[in-house]
Amino acid sequence: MADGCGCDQHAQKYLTVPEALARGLAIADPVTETETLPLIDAIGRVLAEDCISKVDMPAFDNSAMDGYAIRTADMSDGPIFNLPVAGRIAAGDTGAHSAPAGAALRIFTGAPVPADFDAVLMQEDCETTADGIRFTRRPKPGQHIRRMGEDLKAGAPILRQGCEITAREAAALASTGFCEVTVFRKLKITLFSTGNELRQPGEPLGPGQIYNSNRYMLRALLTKPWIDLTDKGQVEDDPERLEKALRQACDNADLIVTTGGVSVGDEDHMPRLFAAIGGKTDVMKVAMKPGKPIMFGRRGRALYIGLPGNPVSAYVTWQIIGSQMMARRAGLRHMPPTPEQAVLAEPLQRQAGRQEYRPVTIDGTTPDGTLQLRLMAASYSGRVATLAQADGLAVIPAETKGLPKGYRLPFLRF
Ligand SMILES: Nc1nc2c(c(=O)[nH]1)N[C@H]1C(S)=C(S)[C@@H](COP(=O)(O)OP(=O)(O)OC[C@H]3O[C@@H](n4cnc5c(N)ncnc54)[C@H](O)[C@@H]3O)O[C@H]1N2
Ligand code: MOO
Repeated sequence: MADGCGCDQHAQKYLTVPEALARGLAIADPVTETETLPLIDAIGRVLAEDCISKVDMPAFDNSAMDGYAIRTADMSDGPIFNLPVAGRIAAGDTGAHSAPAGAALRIFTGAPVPADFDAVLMQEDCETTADGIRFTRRPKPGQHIRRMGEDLKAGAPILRQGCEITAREAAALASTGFCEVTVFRKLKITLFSTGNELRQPGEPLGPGQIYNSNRYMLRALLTKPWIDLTDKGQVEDDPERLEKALRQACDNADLIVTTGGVSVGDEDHMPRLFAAIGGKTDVMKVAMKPGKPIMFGRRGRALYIGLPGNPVSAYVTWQIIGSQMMARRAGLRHMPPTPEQAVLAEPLQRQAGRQEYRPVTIDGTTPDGTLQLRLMAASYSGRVATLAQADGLAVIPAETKGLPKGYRLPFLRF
């Protein structure tokens, strides 16, 4: 949409982005059904319970270094210490080792420190002798010993319901001995694109035809371990076929995502068809650019999000609104994207009215270390290739018109 084209003159009638998002989140109630899975199969899923540690971490006193375990009380006054080495403990040993008074034990990282030993000496800090070790610095009691329970006590919370079990969470659960966890069931999502002009990559393009990029973009965005995706490809702009596809999707899925056909043209059927099958539309237009004609609503248990057809608009509306609704529906805790602060590397002319998410590239930093942003083309809602070249989206407040070089803005990095 070119700047100053007049297409923003109705913006005051639309919901603001925060208003639309609040409405979207309000109708995206989380699925309630859960399943209990072995931890290995729960990786990537959404945790449906608070997890409390069943064990102390570490579970026993152990060495933080490769070296020698000693009893500081046994040591002479120095300045040179000579200790015989009376045994060897490796990780996995029981730690039920003893040694005569004044003797050290060879020990390795992670090995249990016997109860009467109170310090570990790094091997770099001593030299080996014919029957033991020699060193000059008196070790402090407790040195290089990781004490039982110092990281986490049994009964302490580890993870809260609503987190995604990614690498860090999986490691925390495994380290505290969780062999199975309860997760929300997978979110059933049906995806389809609308538009007679669409062809798949690999098919020949006839006059007036374009490749369907939204399908591939959304496939990438919706490929997650906690999603059970049904991709219906594309459906022709034929009201009967579209109605059937939408009804079937609403009967079977928790969330239906479509692209195209949500604006006001004769071939834009989705708002009317959603109402015809008993859907209740909550939001029809949002004062955002790109993405003014995003719609969403509910039909029974099904949540419907109709994204605009223009590919950049579809991407931005998904990132700013749709993805947050989906996350809430899947049981994830709400975590809005946190923008960085950046400044414009050049002035910007625009029409006030809609909050704009402008694709930008990072153009170095200012002398004080703030990111500088260079704007991509002003008319971009159909130019999906620019999105792949952009570093993120600059968030331009709705009420602003011209902005000078150096203006400070929130920046959402990709
Ligand atoms: N009179 C008005 N016309 C338009 C308005 C308006 O307010 N009044 N809004 C404009 C804006 S803003 C947008 S955004 C688009 C949204 O339109 P639709 O959601 O109805 O989408 P379509 O018309 O079906 O398609 C728009 C555009 O995107 C291309 N497209 C569609 N699907 C795909 C796909 N899967 N992959 C790639 N490209 C796709 C399609 O060919 C069109 O060029 O409406 C404006 N019009
Ligand atoms: O401005 Mo539309 O909203 O092209 O996405």
